Amino acid sequence: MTGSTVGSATAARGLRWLGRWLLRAKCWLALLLLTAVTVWWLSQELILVAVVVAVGVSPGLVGATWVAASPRSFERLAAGPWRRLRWRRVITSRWEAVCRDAHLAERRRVERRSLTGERMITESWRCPRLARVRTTSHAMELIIRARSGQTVTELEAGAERIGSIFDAVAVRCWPVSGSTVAIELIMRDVLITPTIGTEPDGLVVDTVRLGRTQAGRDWLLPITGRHTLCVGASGSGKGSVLWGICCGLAPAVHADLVRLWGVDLKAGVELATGRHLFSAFARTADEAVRVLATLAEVTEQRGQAMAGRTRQHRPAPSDPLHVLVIDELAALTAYAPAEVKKEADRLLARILTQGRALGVVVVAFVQDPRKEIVGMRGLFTQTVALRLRSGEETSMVLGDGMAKLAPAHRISPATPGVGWLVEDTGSTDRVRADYWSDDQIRQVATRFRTGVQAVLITPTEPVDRQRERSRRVRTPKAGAA
Ligand SMILES: Nc1ncnc2c1ncn2[C@@H]1O[C@H](COP(=O)(O)OP(=O)(O)OP(=O)(O)O)[C@@H](O)[C@H]1O
Repeated sequence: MTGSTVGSATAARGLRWLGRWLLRAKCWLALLLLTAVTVWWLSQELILVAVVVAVGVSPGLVGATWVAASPRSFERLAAGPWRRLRWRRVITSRWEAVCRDAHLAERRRVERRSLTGERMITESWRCPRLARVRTTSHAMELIIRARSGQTVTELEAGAERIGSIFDAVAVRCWPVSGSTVAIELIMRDVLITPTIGTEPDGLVVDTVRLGRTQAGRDWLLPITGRHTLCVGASGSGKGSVLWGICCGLAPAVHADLVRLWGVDLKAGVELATGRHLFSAFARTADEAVRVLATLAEVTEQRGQAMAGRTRQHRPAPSDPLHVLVIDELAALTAYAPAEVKKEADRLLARILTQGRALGVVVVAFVQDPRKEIVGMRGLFTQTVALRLRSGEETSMVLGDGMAKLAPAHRISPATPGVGWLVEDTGSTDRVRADYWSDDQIRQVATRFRTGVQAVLITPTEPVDRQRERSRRVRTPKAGAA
């Protein structure tokens, strides 16, 4: 960008803000006009009127200059705190009206007798208690305690109505106790702006930071003890999730606390960029079966070693967490030759059923979640739904009834990396993964390259022999005919 382009963009930003400020500050401007007219009428001094006008418009001019020069500091120090104060004031001052509109309040009619013996009926509203309001730069969290006789389910039912009253972008709700819920109103969509992945600066094994949640918090994905399935249509940004995991684990890979095993049957195009992070890497179906067979063997041996000693593997150098990363799972489980598919299904099912506690986990990516494509979908213990093609697909990936609560099929194609997940509490959250460029992936892979290359075993019955066998089985049939 040239200097003049940057200059005009900065000026335009300041002017846009000034325009919005003038529109919002109508009362202030009317007061200013009245004061200026009064000063002119009393003093007939133009200079005094000019001073009054200058003082009156100075907040706008200062704000516009600040926004133009440093939008981030303006947001952090002025706009953000002001907005949060306004949200807090509005919700606390209008709480009773909000409860009534959200059908959470109950009307109570009390009959009394006046001193003269007259019958009087007074009406009052019983509302759930707003126990706490917490605000962040993008969201507002309300802790609400049910009124006597009200259930948590009733409070949850009102969450969406409260969201619509405050024009929230999204609403999340989860129970905090038997009578209290937390409602999170997402007031500004932070996920519209993409963010870039950052080189990991610490050694993590259990969870990796993949990006941001819709409330602007870190999106942390548990890795240990989970098998993860990430589903998304072509171009939905599965690569960001994949590299967020691999690059996030990279320091642990370098320390041999984690070993990555890669399967990429799209000729290795995706995983080859970070090849140095992987202890084993399969580009063909036969290689993939060997990787799976070796990992199944690792699972078997670890199971024997752990039996009677511990029930949960704890990663240690040279006794690492094994993470099998499969890009486009369907290439292995649906589109591979029949005998490869059968063997891969068998081995993968073994790893998925036995591996979790033994420190062998799977992270798989797929475009199509249908059962005939990913038969072992139910064996994955956590799922991430990026942009999907239909409500049925959302239900397949996130669970029945989730198409309404976590509409992954409504994610815009213009926001790759955005997805929905269901948390352990059962509440849903919208997230966006950071984007990883090829150069960044190469840098991380070179800096944290693994020092271990796995020696792959051949499955008990090699795939080639299986093919031969299936050919031999078919031959007499043909001859008989
Ligand atoms: N987190 C992100 N933020 C912004 N843009 C992204 C993000 N992730 C991906 N993109 C953009 O979307 C494009 C497609 O992403 P990606 O290749 O990861 O999709 P995919 O789901 O793996 O698709 P396919 O299944 O066809 O390989 C990328 O080239 C990039 O330009």
